Amino acid sequence: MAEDTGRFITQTDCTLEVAVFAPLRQTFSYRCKTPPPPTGTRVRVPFGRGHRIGIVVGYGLEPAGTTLKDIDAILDDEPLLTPALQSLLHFGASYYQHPLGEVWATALPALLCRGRPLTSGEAPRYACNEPSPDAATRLGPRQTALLQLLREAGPLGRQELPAALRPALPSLLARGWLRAEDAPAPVLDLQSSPHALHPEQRDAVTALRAARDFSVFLLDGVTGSGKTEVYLETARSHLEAGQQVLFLVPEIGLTPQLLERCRARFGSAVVASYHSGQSEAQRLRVWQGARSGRIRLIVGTRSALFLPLARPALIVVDEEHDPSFKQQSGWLYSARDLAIRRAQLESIPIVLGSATPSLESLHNAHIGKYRHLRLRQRATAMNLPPMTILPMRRRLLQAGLSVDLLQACTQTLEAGHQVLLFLNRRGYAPALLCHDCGSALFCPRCSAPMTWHRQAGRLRCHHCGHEEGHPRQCPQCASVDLRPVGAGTEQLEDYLGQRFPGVPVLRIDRDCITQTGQLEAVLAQVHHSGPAILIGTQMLAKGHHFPRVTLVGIVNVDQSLFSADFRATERLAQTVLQVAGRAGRGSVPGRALLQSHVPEHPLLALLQAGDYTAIAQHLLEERRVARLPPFRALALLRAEAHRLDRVQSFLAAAAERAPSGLEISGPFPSLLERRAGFHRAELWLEAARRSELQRALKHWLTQLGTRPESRRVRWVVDVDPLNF
Ligand SMILES: Nc1ncnc2c1ncn2[C@@H]1O[C@H](COP(=O)(O)OP(=O)(O)OP(=O)(O)O)[C@@H](O)[C@H]1O
Ligand SMILES: [Zn+2]
Repeated sequence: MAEDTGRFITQTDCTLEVAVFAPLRQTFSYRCKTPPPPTGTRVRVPFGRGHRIGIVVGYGLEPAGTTLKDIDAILDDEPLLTPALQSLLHFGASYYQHPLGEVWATALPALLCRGRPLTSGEAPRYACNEPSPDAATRLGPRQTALLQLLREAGPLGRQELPAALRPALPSLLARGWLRAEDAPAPVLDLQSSPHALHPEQRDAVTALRAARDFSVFLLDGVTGSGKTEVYLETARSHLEAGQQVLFLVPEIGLTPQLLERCRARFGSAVVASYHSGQSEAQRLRVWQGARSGRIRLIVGTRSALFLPLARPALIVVDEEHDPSFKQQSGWLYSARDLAIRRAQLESIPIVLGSATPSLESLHNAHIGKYRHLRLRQRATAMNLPPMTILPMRRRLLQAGLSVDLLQACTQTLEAGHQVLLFLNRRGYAPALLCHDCGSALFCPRCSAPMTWHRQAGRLRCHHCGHEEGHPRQCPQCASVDLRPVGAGTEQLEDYLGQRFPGVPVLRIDRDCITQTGQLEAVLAQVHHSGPAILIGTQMLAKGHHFPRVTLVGIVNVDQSLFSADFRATERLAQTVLQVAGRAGRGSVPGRALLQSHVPEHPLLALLQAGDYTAIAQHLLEERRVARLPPFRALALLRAEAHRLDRVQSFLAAAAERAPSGLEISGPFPSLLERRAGFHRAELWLEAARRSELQRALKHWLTQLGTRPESRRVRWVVDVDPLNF
């Protein structure tokens, strides 16, 4: 008899419900002749003409009149995940309307999905057995040497043995001369904070340490206010008590400094990172270490949320406002939101931290769902940098930079400091325009112009990856006068290199940082450099500490002010304040300059005051009036196909059959109407509450999937969408 996560299974109801690792909406039933394995166990099952691996997710009775196939094999002696984590995956599949098998496959290391046996993942150490089994046996020279080494040195792991002696291990183990034993648990090396915490930091740590059960904290602290210090001090007390801490960050490549800080504070043997840049074997090792409890603190990206933890005590979500926490393909989950659910299922506290919290989280703090902890001042003596708007209308611009901004650069460099220029546009120019007929060169597969990359000599589409060489002439009028319009980071780099000869100009964007380690190298160069100019996209804005940067220039904000995406202004405010927060973090005060063609825009006045709380209040009020999230629950039904009429008829049919309780609008063309040859459109589905949205979506989608229109389009539901 086996035990389910919640109930006992009897011998008579031994039909297994299996979610196979495939994008299929339903689960499959199999017969199991042996006592049924618990849920969360892997099984191999016959599937189509072959076999698949899947997870036991439930039990049922064998339906009358049908014969089910038998499972091939049970792959595990125990469930891979605890009941709490299993529940999290079931919740995540149903909340985001995604197939359960694929949810499991996203959550597990790839090697486990392919059937790699579950082990503790720890390399054993070898020790001599005393007394030796058969002293009369004659041993070879290698065996004798190995025994002698282990007698003298004590137990050693395979890696610690000289390579020449390793082949002697199997025979000595088989004959009882040696035994394998578990390696001792790695030791914590706890250091307390090098700083005396400020009163607000201390209060936050006290509140966080006191929390034992589920509760959500919003740590809302200005840039450089010492939030990380608060996380680390809270984590320390949990680690001391023998427990584990999960630390989620938006992008691991951008936080080597954080990992370093954790290792220095808690001991490198107990701290690990987990992210998609690691090899499959590395990921499996961390997964096993977290599950066994040997690894005590994990710094990881989205997928780290699903790491099994033997003794979880705290989850930290740093930069909680960052949209990277939402997965953009496959299972469209939000790691931040599921982290909250996980904390609830594990009955532990969770802290969401940011200098610019998302409107959702602020709203939850306002209505008392989250506890609001605030750090209002920078931890160092430096104030937040003042922000000034530079008008661009009728000004002479060079590579998109006004005379005022260039003058400020000169002053900063002459004073021996560094400048950071933020421009969220890769490439040389965002479009090539025909000077005779005015038409832009569009991607043949998307409804967007291609970006000119001058260094590579290529026109590239940033939406679908299509690229081509520089055309000889305008495809519309055959003119040869094609000119780049607008400025990207490449153009800034070119221009500033000429304008400030002898000053290092360092560009940081996805075109020049392509490998892990490259970013660290450039950042190290920044730290050791004298006067320098840094140019960067979003990549540069996140969490970095540049003590010598005293001037931040934000080259252009106007695009976001007039975007059709209702989150654009929230993102703009977050980005501007985060980027500005890179200035003046050392011993010299900093300032931030913001270029705009519409300096009178009300949002810019608020930004200039630098008060995120006021901005958020203003934006929340706008959302409330417009009945948008977080005041309403929203999901999108997106569809795409090569033929626009198919997209339209699918969405129209869907809208017609929509269940009551949902407010439906559309179909609307997507912001990018055509991508990679597909026409795209969407329905907006709204309800007063998320739970209502859930209930309505479930039945409707099952029905939709069976309609003939649904087979002619690619469609997906995006619950709590972040990108449009
Ligand atoms: N109590 C303190 N006294 C002095 N210095 C401190 C204190 N707390 C933190 N610091 C220092 O202030 C700097 C910023 O701290 P930290 O990185 O923790 O801030 P943060 O709020 O996480 O920053 P950001 O949001 O900009 O990433 C660090 O160099 C840190 O060592
Ligand atoms: Zn394209």
